[in-house]
Amino acid sequence: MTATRILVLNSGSSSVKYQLIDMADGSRLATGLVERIGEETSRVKHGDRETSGPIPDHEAALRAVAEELDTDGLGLDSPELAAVGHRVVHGGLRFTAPTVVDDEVLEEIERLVPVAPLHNPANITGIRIARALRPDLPQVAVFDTAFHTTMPEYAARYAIDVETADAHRIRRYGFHGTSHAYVSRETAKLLGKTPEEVNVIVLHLGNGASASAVRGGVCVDTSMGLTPLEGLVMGTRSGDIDPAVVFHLSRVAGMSVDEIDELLNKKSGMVGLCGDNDMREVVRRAVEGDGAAQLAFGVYVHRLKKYIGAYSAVLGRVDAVAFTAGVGENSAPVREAAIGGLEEMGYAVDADLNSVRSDEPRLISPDYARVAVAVVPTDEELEIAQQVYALVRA
Ligand SMILES: Nc1ncnc2c1ncn2[C@@H]1O[C@H](COP(=O)(O)OP(=O)(O)O)[C@@H](O)[C@H]1O
Ligand SMILES: CC(=O)OP(=O)(O)O
Ligand SMILES: [Mg+2]
Repeated sequence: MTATRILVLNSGSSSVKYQLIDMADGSRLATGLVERIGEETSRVKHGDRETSGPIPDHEAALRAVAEELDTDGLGLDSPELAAVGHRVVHGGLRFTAPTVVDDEVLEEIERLVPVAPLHNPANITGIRIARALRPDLPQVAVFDTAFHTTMPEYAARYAIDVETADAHRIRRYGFHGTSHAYVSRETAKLLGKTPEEVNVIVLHLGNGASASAVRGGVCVDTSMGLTPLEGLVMGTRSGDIDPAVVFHLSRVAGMSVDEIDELLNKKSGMVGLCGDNDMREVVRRAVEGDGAAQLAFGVYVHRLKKYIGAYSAVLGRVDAVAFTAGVGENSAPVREAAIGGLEEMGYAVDADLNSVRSDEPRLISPDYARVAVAVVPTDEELEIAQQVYALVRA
């Protein structure tokens, strides 16, 4: 029997998404999600089965995933399993392609924890647990940063002293690369073109959020930087701020570096502005006239618009802008507000098309618009599975 199944673990800062995919026919044998890890009521959703209860950390979450798979006879001991694919958020300068994890690779991923403190530890836990359960199986890391390694040096560099930057590997890496790669290709497909023929702005708007400019299938700029903190306004992260805010908080407010880190990563963004990080809740409150929610929505959309403008300039010619991830795929008000007012630049959204709910890639711009506006569901797990399968089969 040839092993054709890939288990994909996508560990986020507070969730684990997973899929078991049979690459022989593309069938999804299991799909699930553990969310609100570390909160009082975590939720495990495995296909149609749903349970809730406390899941204190990623280790417990991954053990719950293994149990769910076991219950269905699809556990890690299955001989049909070819490999486990792990989303790893930060790959630094070294990892530009999917990589089989050995002790030395794991050490390097660990060394990158300071630049992805919310993510790499969870990814490492996933690798450790899967490896302990099936030591003989290839564990393959697929890096969020990989797709962005094509950025030109002038987009990747910060304008700070070169020696200092180089000594500490300070540069813009970019994240969500698996999603930006997948969605930019799917957008080309939706337009009936090859990736090489089109320039696309991808807006990955989940809990973490980032934009990218993709020219002919190649990433030329992205909004996240050294860490996943830069750029767009996110659920709990500030995105772009004047770096002097940090000095000010230290010198004038007397905060420690760790406190400032926590403030900007976990208590800012939509949560900081209005107390809610779920866009559904923010929009509901804003519609009811809640001032804080209206302001938070305004700040979120204003930042998004600025990046659409910036990447229109970077690309020169834009064929499509694609909305993806939790907010991008589901929030018609965000899409409408972000594109509204950009008609002179060739962007427009058709209200009826925008209000359609669907899991399929689709256009939401009117025929006359010069630039296609699209909603393209991301599929990081499928993209990871394909990259992993290509590697282990080779
Ligand atoms: N129906 C919806 N309408 C608006 N926003 C939604 C909807 N469903 C999910 N979201 C938003 O998507 C976010 C999660 O997106 P997701 O891509 O799953 O994020 P992550 O992978 O970072 O956990 C939620 O926090 C919420 O703000
Ligand atoms: C890199 C990043 O921000 O990932 P996520 O959106 O899963 O938190
Ligand atoms: Mg995500």
